[in-house]
Amino acid sequence: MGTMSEVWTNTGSALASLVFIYTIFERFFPAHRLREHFEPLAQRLVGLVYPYLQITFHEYSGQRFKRSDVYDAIQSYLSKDSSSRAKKLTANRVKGNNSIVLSMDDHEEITDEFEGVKVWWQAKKHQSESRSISFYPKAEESRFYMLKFHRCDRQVITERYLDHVMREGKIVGVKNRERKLYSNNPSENWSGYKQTKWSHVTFEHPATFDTLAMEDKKKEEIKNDLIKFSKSKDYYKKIGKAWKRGYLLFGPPGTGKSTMIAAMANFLEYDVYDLELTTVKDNTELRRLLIETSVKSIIVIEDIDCSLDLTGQRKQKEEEEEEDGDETNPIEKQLKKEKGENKGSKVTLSGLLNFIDGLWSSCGGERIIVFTTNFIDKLDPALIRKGRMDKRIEMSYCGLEAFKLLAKNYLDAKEEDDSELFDEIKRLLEVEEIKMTPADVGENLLKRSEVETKEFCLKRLIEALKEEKEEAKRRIEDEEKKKKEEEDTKRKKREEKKTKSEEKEQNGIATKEV
Ligand SMILES: Nc1ncnc2c1ncn2[C@@H]1O[C@H](COP(=O)(O)OP(=O)(O)OP(=O)(O)O)[C@@H](O)[C@H]1O
Ligand SMILES: [Mg+2]
Repeated sequence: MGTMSEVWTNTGSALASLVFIYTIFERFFPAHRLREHFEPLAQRLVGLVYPYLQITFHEYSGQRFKRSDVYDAIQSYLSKDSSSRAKKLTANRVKGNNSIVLSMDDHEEITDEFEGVKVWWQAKKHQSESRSISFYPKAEESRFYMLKFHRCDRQVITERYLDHVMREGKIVGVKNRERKLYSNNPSENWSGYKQTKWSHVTFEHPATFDTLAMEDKKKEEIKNDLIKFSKSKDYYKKIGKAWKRGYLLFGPPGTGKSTMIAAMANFLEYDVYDLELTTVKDNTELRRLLIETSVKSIIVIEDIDCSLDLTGQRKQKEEEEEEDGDETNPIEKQLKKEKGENKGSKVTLSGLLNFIDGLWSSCGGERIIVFTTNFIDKLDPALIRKGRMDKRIEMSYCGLEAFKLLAKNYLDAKEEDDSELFDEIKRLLEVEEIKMTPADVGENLLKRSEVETKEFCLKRLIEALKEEKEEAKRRIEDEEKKKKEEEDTKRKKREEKKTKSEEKEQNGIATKEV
């Protein structure tokens, strides 16, 4: 027993002495100081014998803890084949995309080969000891990738391999990502650390070029134009133009302008920025919004003729002069004036043109800008001249080809099965030239219940087309009647004016004679 307690006492005092010595040592040679002195030296020594170089890519960079694009690209690049090489994987499901994206887990290592050079990638995690409170989620846990390669391959890696990783990574990233539909917020919401110039929801519009009813030839032309654009990075660089393309979609309501934009976005796998111009206060705000848009995106300005007075000063003045001369109702005039003043937005035509043409559209990569309008004649020619709007697309009433596609998509109906009904519709559309929008045609073809058969829906469309014909006839008659009435009132006014001035003249002569 005595020996046991002796052992305990001796161990205790030995431990106490050790702690004492360590405390004294720490006091005179603090650990971090030691590290500070010895680490560079140690690294130099290691460098002499260790033949590899390492590059670190952090997940967050910059002062604002912005997620690094480079890190994202590397993650995407490595996700491409890490599933077959890494032993530990993490699975992420990209929303809106059914597939699961696998990437290597923390502390995993995989190898890659490029031009015969072997490299090692490691996913690492650094746990900071700081206990500081942070606004950013898990700021004290930082992840990074470490790239290791042989010293003699430095040139290949820095000059070509990293470029290759970025390029490939971005392509994979675009494929995996969840596409978004952005809309701009009023500038009151722009402050704070979480700047929210744009709010977004997942873009899940089902429209594609296959579901879009229009002539095949026109559709193919647009698709080819889009493909050509998306592959012309080098061409645009060569000719010194910003890599962007402007489309102007015009046509009556319900002809598929918005649907076409969705089809374009789905075709190119781009994000969509729906820019509501009426909430943009001035040109500076417009510029700031554009800067925040990402590459591979479609910027949409719908109903451009209604969004703002973009018709320019020239036309406005002309209209004002016309109004003054016209002696319109003063209340109406006042209302119009107030409406103009209350618009609240000072985005001008020239601001918008700069936005399309200028520097701002060239910061970054490919962008498509789409304008839509119901009235092309209302737009200022400067806005729609060639070069600004690279392509004008007219969305028009439903033709035979468009009808056939809708019938196939909505009802699985084919010409050979229902030739009689198809012939009748063909006659109504092509001979009688009845104008109906694809939206209305679709509405009539849509099966609203199980009892509604294919024939029922086709017949309903025929009835609707006939009604439309009658309606159009009535509209024309009404318009002619209205026009005639207006002309009559104008003529009457002119005659009244004339008789009044004649009376005045006669009165004048009479007074003179007196
Ligand atoms: N060409 C088309 N092909 C297929 N569906 C169409 C077409 N045009 C219209 N539609 C259908 O009609 C609906 C309305 O169309 P859309 O909103 O694209 O018209 P729009 O031209 O943008 O009208 P607006 O000028 O009022 O904005 C869509 O939901 C779509 O289902
Ligand atoms: Mg629309």
